[in-house]
Amino acid sequence: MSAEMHEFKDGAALAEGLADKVSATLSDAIAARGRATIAVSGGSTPKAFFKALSSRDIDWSKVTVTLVDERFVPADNPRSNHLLVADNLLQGKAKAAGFLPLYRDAGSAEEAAKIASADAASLGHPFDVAILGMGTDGHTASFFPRGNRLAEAISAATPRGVITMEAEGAGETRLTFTFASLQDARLLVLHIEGQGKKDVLAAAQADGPEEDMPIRAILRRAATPLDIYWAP
Ligand SMILES: O=C(O)[C@H](O)[C@@H](O)[C@H](O)[C@H](O)COP(=O)(O)O
Repeated sequence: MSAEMHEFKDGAALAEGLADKVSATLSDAIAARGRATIAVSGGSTPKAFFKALSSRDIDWSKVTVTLVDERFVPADNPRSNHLLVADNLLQGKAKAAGFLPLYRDAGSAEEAAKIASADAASLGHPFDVAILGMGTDGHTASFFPRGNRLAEAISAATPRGVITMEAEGAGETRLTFTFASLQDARLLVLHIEGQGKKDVLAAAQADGPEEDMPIRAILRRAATPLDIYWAP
């Protein structure tokens, strides 16, 4: 699949450039369909982008924000992606947006995944925007190398929705949207920073099993051409 690289001089310029693109896409979605959806990633990379996006002048009351993936922890846990998004994106103008959490106070992560899947289905599909990150091991979302449900998560045959994932090094059990849910977002972005991540991307673009570097599933098989946003 084709991918387009957008390079910026530093992280601040990248945050603004990506916020420009995403806010225009959300506004277009609202104009076309009356509402918009965006799934975002956690990690350390997206903070500046979240802050830039939160101040953009769009009709946030018509936007639903959700997460590409989440840890099975409540929203007051410092490792929660919900907390990261609440503190950095759902602020300022973006306070008016709706939020669809993946974590639920259910008996198990499995149960939480079922509830989140049902709620996500009511948003309609595809997502207008999905912003992916990438780890230095080549994971994206919670598609971890050697994850206990990796094959299922990245299979095109697995339906849209949220499933659980456990992997060594991932810490808590994760909740993740499946490949099917993410790969056809109207705007599909890989947001990475630093030479190290660029090198990992180059390795992922080379031949090799998807299971070794699960970002390859997106690079190779996503229906939407990937927009890569990068700064040193
Ligand atoms: O919640 C998470 O941890 C993410 O969904 C994960 O896939 C992340 O995007 C990458 O691990 C990159 O993380 P950094 O931005 O911290 O390098």
